This record gives sequence, C-alpha cells and structure tokens, in this order.
Amino acid sequence: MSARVIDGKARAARLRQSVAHAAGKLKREHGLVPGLAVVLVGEDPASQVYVSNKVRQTQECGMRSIEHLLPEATSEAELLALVDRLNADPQVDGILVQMPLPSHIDSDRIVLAIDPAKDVDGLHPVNAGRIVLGKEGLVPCTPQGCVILAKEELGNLSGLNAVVLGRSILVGKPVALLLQNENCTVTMAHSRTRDIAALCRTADLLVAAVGRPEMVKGDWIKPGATVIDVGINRVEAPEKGPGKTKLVGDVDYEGAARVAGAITPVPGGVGPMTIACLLANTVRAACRIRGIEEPAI
Ligand SMILES: NC(=O)C1=CN([C@@H]2O[C@H](COP(=O)(O)OP(=O)(O)OC[C@H]3O[C@@H](n4cnc5c(N)ncnc54)[C@H](OP(=O)(O)O)[C@@H]3O)[C@@H](O)[C@H]2O)C=CC1
Ligand SMILES: Nc1nc(=O)c2c([nH]1)NC[C@@H]1CN(c3ccc(C(=O)N[C@@H](CCC(=O)O)C(=O)O)cc3)C=[N+]21
Repeated sequence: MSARVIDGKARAARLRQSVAHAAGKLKREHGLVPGLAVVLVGEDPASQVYVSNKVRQTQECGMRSIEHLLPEATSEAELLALVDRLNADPQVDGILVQMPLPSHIDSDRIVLAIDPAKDVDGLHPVNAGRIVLGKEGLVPCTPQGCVILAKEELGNLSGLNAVVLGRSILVGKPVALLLQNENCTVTMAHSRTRDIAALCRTADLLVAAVGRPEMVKGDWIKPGATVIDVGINRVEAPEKGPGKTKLVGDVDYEGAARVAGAITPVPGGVGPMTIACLLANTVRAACRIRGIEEPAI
C-alpha cells in the first residue's frame, strides 16, 4: 500500500486565493487594505527567507506589508517601543515578531505587549486562552494549518483517536486543543512518554511535532492512518554532494508512506500552510478590529 500525499502546497495556494478574494471584497466594499507588520531582529538566514516569503505572499494577496528589519543589537526596550507603535497604528492589522529572538530579549514580554486583536501569530495568552475555552480568537498558524490538512483528507474528524507528538506552546499544545474542539479523542505525547511507538499505533490521526529528524518509523503507524508531519529539520545530504543539506520531517516518510492512508510531505506539507494561515488571520483581524462582517475564507 502507498499513502496518498496530502499536498499542502496546493492547499495553501487555494487558501491564499481565497484570502486574495476576501481582501478584494474588503477593498471594494469598505476601502480597506489589511496590513501585516513583520518584525525581524538579527540576521538569521532561515528567518530572512521566511520573512521575505511572508512579505511577497502578503502583497500577492493584495494586502499591505510593513517590514521592520532591526539589528541584532536592538534592545528589549526598543523592540517594546516598536510593538507599541504598531499596536497604535491604524494601518497595521496584524503583527508578527519572528522567533527566535536574540537571547538578550525576553520573547514572553514581547508577545505579551502585542495587542491580542493584532496577534495574527496567535501566541498571546489571551488567544491561547480562547482556544482552551473553545471561543473565537486568532488561532496560531501552524496548528491551524495542521487541522485544515487533516480535514482536507478526512472531512469530519469527530470521534477519531488523535495522537499529538510534542507539547510545545507554539505547536503541540494548540494542535491538541484544536483537535479536541473538533471532537477527536486526543492523547498528547512528549519526551517522557513510555512506549511511544505503541501509543502511535492507536492513532487514526497522528501529528508529529518533535523536531527530531525522521523519528517516527513506519511500524509506529496504524495501517490506513492519516499522518501530519510538522517537523522541518535541515540535515546533511551527502548523496546530493559534499556539504549539501536537505529538509526532512519528524516522520520517516518512505517507511510511513508504506503503511499510512495519507501523509503530508516535507517540504510541501504543513510549512506552506503556516504562511497562508497567517494571511487569513490578517484578514480576520482587520475585520474584527473594525466590526466588519468577515468574508468566508
Ligand atoms: N511547519 C511549520 O510551519 C513549523 C514547523 N515547526 C517544526 O516543528 C517541529 C517542532 O517544533 P516545536 O514544537 O517548536 O519544537 P520544541 O522543541 O519547542 O518542542 C518539541 C516537543 O517534542 C517533544 N520531544 C522532543 N524529543 C522527543 C522524543 N524523543 N520523543 C517524544 N517527544 C519528544 C518535546 O518534549 P518535552 O516537552 O518533554 O521536552 C517537546 O514537547 C520542529 O521540527 C520545527 O522546526 C515549528 C514551527 C512551524
Ligand atoms: N513568530 C513566528 N511565527 C512563526 O510561524 C514562525 C516563527 N516565528 N519562526 C520560525 C517558524 C518556522 N515557520 C515556518 C514557516 C513556513 C515554512 C515553509 O514554508 N516551509 C516550506 C519550505 C521552506 C524551505 O525550503 O526552507 C515547506 O515546508 O514546504 C516553514 C517554517 C514559521 N515560524
């Protein structure tokens, strides 16, 4: 058996089209162009690539992109002052501060300073709390992307046994809560979990977000299960030539694809969905801030 490939790149392109459509409607009917401010501190090359992708895709969807590229030496006070200015700026509907921040800046303090109504990353405790309560808020992008891809494959998730590997604030915890809100029976696993392979074999839906290259093997997977691989790990690829690298997920793709019913690839799975969901959140934030009815996305 060979698993169906869940094409995150194609699903993300469709989501961006629907964001562009919604943005067009807001412009025509309300003269509103949603704005996304992206803040990058320092010169981490991977972060620079993400930020430039976000800027390009924001503009392609007909929205305004506001970039703030700050030097590594930026102080916490300076960054807090920028966040305050963005909170107060009516042209800015969404604020994303790229993580990780340099070690001299307390990222919790920065996230707390962002107006929850503009927190398109969904990281502020107010938005995290809204997921816990099952109330409407801004949902973090990667977890939102995981649920959309799972639904794309399975339709209704109600009653499924879901296992989430990883319990980070950014990914594992919110994914588990969103899946509970979708009426899955959710088990969260982490580095202290005993017999994680046997636990994974109970999963109709398995989400892997551990940051361990190819940790999840084919024989961990229940035949026919749906596998969502969040991991993005850059590893050496000597087969491509000396010094070359490649991206792999947290799942051993070849092994898993022989057993699973459906699986997301890396790259081309959850990654592209993350940025598309960020754009969707920006449109939602722009509408909610102004009390405008949200176009369906
Ligand atoms: N596609 C995308 O857009 C994004 C992808 N990512 C990727 O997702 C992955 C996870 O990211 P993130 O959640 O931020 O990572 P963290 O390092 O913050 O969290 C990792 C989690 O995995 C658990 N874990 C680590 N090792 C093991 C193990 N051997 N067995 C079981 N559990 C383990 C940890 O457990 P414990 O709590 O016990 O320490 C922790 O809960 C990374 O590969 C990252 O690059 C992240 C963000 C966005
Ligand atoms: N405040 C904040 N919010 C984030 O959402 C955030 C962050 N900081 N810091 C870093 C992580 C990581 N992240 C990714 C986004 C897109 C891809 C993506 O598009 N990946 C492509 C491949 C990209 C490549 O080739 O390098 C794919 O999987 O197909 C990956 C990872 C968002 N993050």
